[in-house]
Amino acid sequence: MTQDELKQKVAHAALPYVKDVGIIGVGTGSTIKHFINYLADIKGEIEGAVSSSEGTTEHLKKVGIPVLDLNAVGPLQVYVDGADEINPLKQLIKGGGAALTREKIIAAASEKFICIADGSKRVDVLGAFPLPVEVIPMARSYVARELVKLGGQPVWREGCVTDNHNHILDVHGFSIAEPIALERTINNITGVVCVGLFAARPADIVLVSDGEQIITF
Ligand SMILES: O=C(CO)[C@H](O)[C@H](O)COP(=O)(O)O
Repeated sequence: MTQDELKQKVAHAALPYVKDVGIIGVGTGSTIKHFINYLADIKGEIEGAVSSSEGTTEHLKKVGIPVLDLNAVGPLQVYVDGADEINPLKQLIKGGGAALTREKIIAAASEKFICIADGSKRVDVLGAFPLPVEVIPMARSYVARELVKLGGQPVWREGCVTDNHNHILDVHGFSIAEPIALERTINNITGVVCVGLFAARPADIVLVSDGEQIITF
């Protein structure tokens, strides 16, 4: 199976988790694109979705699923999203698609965060995937220097402007032994909007497609 076929397979496996939940939080990325295509088949059963990015909003609308404002709905029962890396504690690196801030907001506002990914995303220790950090544009160089002091090698994702009109630094060289502590430390740097480390609020259920099987943990 190709990586894309594995993404499609795991996207399909997430469908039972969104049955009868009314309003769903929907993430961003190529795995989620498959998930939205499957949602389209059951759209009569879905009241609406809260979207984590402009790209996802466009896709949801295109398939006929109403997009709702998070401020107008209560806590969400279920949020489904992908990840760039997943450790055994269900802590994640996210933000490869630059949607980390809205993704983190929806994850925080959801009772259950279902993470779906192909098997290549599983790791023992987070950090081989460069850690995305969304920053206020004028703070980019300052934040980069602070990240160097923490042992990282930040690289500006040039040309990328987030949906919130900010910039992204991708931080190489971290082997993240203590994800919650690092998340807190980076959050405390002035000018950081969000770090793509989902550790204090990890996923609740992870579905991974590994060959023919779906592994759930
Ligand atoms: O965090 C994300 C976007 O900001 C995505 O969930 C992550 O990059 C995984 O993407 P894909 O499903 O394309 O592998």
